Amino acid sequence: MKWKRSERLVDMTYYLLEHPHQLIPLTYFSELYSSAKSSISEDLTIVKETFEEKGIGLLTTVPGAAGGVKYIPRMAEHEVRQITRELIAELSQSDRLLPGGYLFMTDLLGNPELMNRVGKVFASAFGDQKIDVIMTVATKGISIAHAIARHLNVPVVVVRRDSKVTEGSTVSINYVSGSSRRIQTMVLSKRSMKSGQRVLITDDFMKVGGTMNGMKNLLEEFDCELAGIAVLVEAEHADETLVGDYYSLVKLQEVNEKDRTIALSEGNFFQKGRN
Ligand SMILES: O=P(O)(O)OC[C@H]1C[C@H](OP(=O)(O)OP(=O)(O)O)[C@H](O)[C@@H]1O
Repeated sequence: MKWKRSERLVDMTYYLLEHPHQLIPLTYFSELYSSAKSSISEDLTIVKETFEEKGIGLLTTVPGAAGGVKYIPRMAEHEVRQITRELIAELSQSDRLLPGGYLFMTDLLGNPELMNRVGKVFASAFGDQKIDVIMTVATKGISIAHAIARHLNVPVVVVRRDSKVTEGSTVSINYVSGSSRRIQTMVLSKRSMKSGQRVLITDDFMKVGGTMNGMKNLLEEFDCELAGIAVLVEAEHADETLVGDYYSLVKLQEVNEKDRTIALSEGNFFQKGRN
């Protein structure tokens, strides 16, 4: 089949978007389209310029025989602010109020289109760092973790709060979740991570940060390195957060159960200046 340039551009763009953070040799495209490498290079220059102009992402090129091209997802600041506005509008609805100052978020966490965009926001914030694994704790953090992992092309590990035979031999630690103010256990299969891996931890909600801190402690048991922390919603609270550096998209400032009002604002994402 002879491919016209317009057909090559559409097909290679689709392939690049489907394979983020993956080095693709130019020979892959030249063989697929039966085209000279020089034509493929011209095609990729057009894609690169359009991606960068439209804020879709970066196309980096690695020279040499083992080289190739890699699509790095990026999100423009105005897009991140739009997602934050949508999240605030949704989370402000008074029927989301739950006893104890919690918000019902499960519908948002189950919205694939929204989670895909949230995943791309955090993936673009960490796209220039070495990330080997995305870690979260069951249950509500799982959809965010998979969304980030898809855009960074890395695996997800899910920490459990109970031990299961199906996990094989495990490592466990105890921690205090500020949200529940009770000692809980985190359990992770020994097969989940290798020593020295760099891990991005994520979750849907962070109050005092006890859960995040528990996952940080778990990394130490695996001799892994914390690359960063990304939470969808952080809750304003009197105590000092148990974790230092983190990114949040939305901040829950105040919940008034009597008046059934919820005050939210942008999280610290923009002050961190990484998008
Ligand atoms: O910062 P902290 O004070 O520790 O609280 C944040 C925890 C609590 C809550 O999880 P749960 O609703 O307890 O559990 P699940 O995600 O399984 O619903 C939330 O999803 C975070 O994981």
